[in-house]
Amino acid sequence: MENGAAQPVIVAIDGPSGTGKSSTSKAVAAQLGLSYLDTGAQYRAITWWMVTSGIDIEDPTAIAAVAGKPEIVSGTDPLDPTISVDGTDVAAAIRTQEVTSQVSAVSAVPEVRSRITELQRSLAAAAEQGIVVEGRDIGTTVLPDADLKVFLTASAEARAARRSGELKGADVAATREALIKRDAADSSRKTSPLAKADDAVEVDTTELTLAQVIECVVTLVEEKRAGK
Ligand SMILES: Nc1ncnc2c1ncn2[C@@H]1O[C@H](COP(=O)(O)OP(=O)(O)O)[C@@H](O)[C@H]1O
Ligand SMILES: Nc1ccn([C@@H]2O[C@H](COP(=O)(O)OP(=O)(O)O)[C@@H](O)[C@H]2O)c(=O)n1
Repeated sequence: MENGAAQPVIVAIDGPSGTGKSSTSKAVAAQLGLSYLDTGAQYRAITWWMVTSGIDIEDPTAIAAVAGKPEIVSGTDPLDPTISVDGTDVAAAIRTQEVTSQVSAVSAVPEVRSRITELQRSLAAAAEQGIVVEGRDIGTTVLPDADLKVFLTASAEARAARRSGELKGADVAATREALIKRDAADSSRKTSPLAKADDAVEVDTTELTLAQVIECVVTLVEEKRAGK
């Protein structure tokens, strides 16, 4: 680094649902003094707005026509990440089953993606120390020049067990089916699908503890910073 001053570091963490992106990214950002952005929360927020505004989720043209309307604001402190729509805190509202089941359809609409991608790039550019951005298309599309790209994976069984644990006793088989369906929709859409960037480091978290995954990513960031 020039004059020993740390340059902002941009870290992209992608992968399917339940692989540990949010927990890992938040902890890595907190440990390294970086900002943190949960891009899934932004897609959930715009989906929440579409649902509560009575927009027909089955109609991509209707979604595209209003994609620019809601004002979505993300707070990027890893110790207190926030998300609001038109000034309303939607942190809890975006986690409902209704939003989860509709988010893939809304996030497949190109006008929604270009709007949210623009927000993500401006938040990354504004992060003075750097940022950990997690999602599905960060390494491939949003921040293709990220300093480090990580692609997290885990077996469908492990991911379903983690998610149903979170949802307090939700049926593991049903959770697994819902996850697989959402992964398939996210991976097969035309505009910036869920995909591993060619230069991403893939980490299979199936047999790792969360602490081990965090340590692995922190080490990768430190190696990048040291120019290795
Ligand atoms: N390596 C791991 N081992 C066990 N549980 C994990 C691991 N990584 C994350 N979890 C747990 O799994 C759940 C989903 O993790 P999360 O970070 O929300 O995943 P994602 O953001 O990829 O959907 C959380 O309850 C989290 O604490
Ligand atoms: N960069 C991103 C992030 C999320 N998404 C969409 O948003 C949904 C919710 O993302 P999320 O990260 O909150 O999902 P979970 O991992 O919490 O299940 C995904 O299923 C995708 O449809 C996306 O299209 N692109």
